[in-house]
Amino acid sequence: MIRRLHALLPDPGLLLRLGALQAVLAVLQGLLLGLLVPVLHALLRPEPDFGAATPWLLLGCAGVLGHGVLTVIATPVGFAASMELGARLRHRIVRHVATLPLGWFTAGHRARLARAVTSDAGAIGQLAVTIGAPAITATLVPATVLVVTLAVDWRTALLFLAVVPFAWLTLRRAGRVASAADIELERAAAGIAGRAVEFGQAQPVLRAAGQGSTGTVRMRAALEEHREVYRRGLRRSLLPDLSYTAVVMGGFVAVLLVGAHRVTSGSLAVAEAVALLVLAVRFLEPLGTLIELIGALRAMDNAVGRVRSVLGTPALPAPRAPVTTVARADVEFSGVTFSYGAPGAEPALRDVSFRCPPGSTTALVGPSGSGKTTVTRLIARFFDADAGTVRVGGLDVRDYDHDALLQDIAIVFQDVYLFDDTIEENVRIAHPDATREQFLAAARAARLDEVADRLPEGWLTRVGEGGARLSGGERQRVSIARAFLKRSRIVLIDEAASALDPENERAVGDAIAALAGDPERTVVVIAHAPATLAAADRVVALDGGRVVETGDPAGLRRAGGYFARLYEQYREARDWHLPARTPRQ
Ligand SMILES: Nc1ncnc2c1ncn2[C@@H]1O[C@H](COP(=O)(O)OP(=O)(O)OP(=O)(O)O)[C@@H](O)[C@H]1O
Repeated sequence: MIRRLHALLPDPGLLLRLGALQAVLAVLQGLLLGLLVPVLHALLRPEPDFGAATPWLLLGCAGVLGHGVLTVIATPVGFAASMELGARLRHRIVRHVATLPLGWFTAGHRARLARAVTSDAGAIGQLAVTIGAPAITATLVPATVLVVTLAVDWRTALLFLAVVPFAWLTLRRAGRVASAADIELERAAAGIAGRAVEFGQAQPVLRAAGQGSTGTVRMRAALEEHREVYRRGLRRSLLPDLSYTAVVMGGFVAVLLVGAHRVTSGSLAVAEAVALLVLAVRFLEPLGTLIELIGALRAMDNAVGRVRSVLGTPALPAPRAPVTTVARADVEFSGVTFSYGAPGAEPALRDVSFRCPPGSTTALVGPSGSGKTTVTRLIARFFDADAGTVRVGGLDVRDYDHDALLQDIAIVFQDVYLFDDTIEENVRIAHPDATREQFLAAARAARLDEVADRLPEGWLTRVGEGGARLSGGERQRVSIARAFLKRSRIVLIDEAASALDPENERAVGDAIAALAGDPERTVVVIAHAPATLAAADRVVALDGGRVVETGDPAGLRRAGGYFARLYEQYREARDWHLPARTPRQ
C-alpha cells in the first residue's frame, strides 16, 4: 500500500515531514506514560516522597507542554498537506491524460477520469493525512509503551507482545473483509450513477413509449441493491471486528489477572502494578483504533488503484525529434491494419492502401461498420495503426508533434460538441485570434449567418449545454464554420447519414461543397449524399475493413460494380418519399 501510494506521490517530502512530526508526538506520548512509573513509585508508598516525584513531575509538565505545541503545529500542516497532495495528484492526472490518444476518451473513460480528478484525488490527499497520522500514533505509541514496559517489568512486556500476533491476524482478516465490501459497495454506487444518468437521458424515449415510470423502477432497484450490499458488508465485517476487539480486551484482562496475582503473592509492588495497568491501557487502546483505520485504509487503497489505472494508460508515443510543420496536404494509407481491441481482435481495417493528393476531395463509402470513421480517426492519429503507415505530407503521422498535426487538420463530425457559450465563441474556438472579418467570412461560407439572423440575440445567442438549443444541421454548420476559420489544409468530414430537414440538408451540402471546392484544401469525406459522391475527385469504397474499389465516381458508376450499386441505393434512399395519401371516397 505504502509502495503504491509512493508511486502516485513521487515527491513525498510533505508526507514524510508530517509523518516525522507525528512520530515524534507518538514517541513523546509513550515516554510521558513511562514517567508514571517513578512518579507512582515515589508517591504510592506509606510515606509519599514528594521530593523524589517532583523532578519527574516537572519533566512530565515540560513534555505535555511540548506535546501540545507540536500538536498545534501539526494540525494546520496536516490540512495544508492534504489539500496540496490532492492538488498535485490532480495536476499529474490532467498532465498525463493530455498525452493519451484521443481514442481513449470513450464515455466510460471520461467518467473514470472525472472520478479520478474529483473524488479520488481529493480522497487520497485527505486520507493519506487523516489516516497516516492516527496510523503512526496507533503503532508508535504501543511500540514506545512496550519498550518502557520492558524497562519496568519484562514479564508484563512479554504478555503485551503475546497479544500482537493474534491482533495482527484478526486485523488482517478484518481488513480483507472491509476491502471486499468496499469494492462491492463501489460497484453498487456506480450502478446507481449509471441508472441516474440513464434515468435523466432516457426520459424523452421512456415517456414517448409510455414507460415514464420504468426508469423509476430501475432506479429504485439500483438503490435497493446498494442498500443490500451495504447491509451484507456490515454483516460480514461484524465477526472479524468483534474477534479483534475480543483479542484486545482479552489481552487487558490477562494483564489485570497476572498483575493482581503477582501483587497478592508479593512479587510486584502496588505502585508498579498500577503503572503497568495504565501502560496496558495505552498499549492496547491505540491497537483498538487500528480496526477503525483499516476500513479507511482499504478505501484509500481502492482509490489509489483507480487513479493508477488512469495514470497507467500508455501515452501516445512521441518521436524524439517531432516534426512541427506539415509540408504538403496529401494523405496516404499504405497497408494499414488496425483493430480497436487487444492484438488479435477482429480488425476494423485490413491492409488498407489509398492516396489523396493535395487539394483533392476523396469520398469514403461503404456500409455501416465498414471502417470509414476509423480511416478518419487514424488520419488525425486518435489511434496508431497496428501495421502499415498513415502518412500526411509524405511523413508518417507518428513523426509529427501531435498538436502540430492537428493544427493542420479540421474535423467536421456528426456528433459536434458545442460549449454552453455563444455561437460566435463556439466558432472562434477554432482560431481565437481571428479578426471579426475572418470570423464573419467563415460563418457565411458555412451558411451559419442564416442561423444567427433568425435567433433573437444573433451571434451572441447561447447554444445551451452541448449545443442543445440548435438543431443537428445547425450544429454541423457551426462545426463547418470552425473548419473554415481554422484554415487547416486537411478537412475530415462525416456527412450526416440521417436525413436533415431540406433546408439544413441544402445548407450543409453547400457548405461542404464550398470547403471541398478550395483547391488548396484536401478533403476526406464520409459521404452519403449522391451530390457529394458525384462531386468527389476520388472514391474509396470500403467493405468489412478492406478497400474494395477506388477510382473517380463517374468511371466507377459506369463500371457498374460495388460503388455503382451503393450509389444507386443512396440515390433511391434520397428520392424516397411517403406516397401521397389518396383521399377517402
Ligand atoms: N471505439 C470503438 N471501439 C471498438 N470497436 C469500434 C469502435 N469504433 C468502431 N468500432 C468497430 O470498428 C468497425 C468499423 O467501425 P467504423 O465506425 O469505422 O465504421 P463506419 O463505416 O464508420 O460505420 P458507420 O457508417 O455506421 O459510422 C466496426 O466493426 C465497429 O463496431
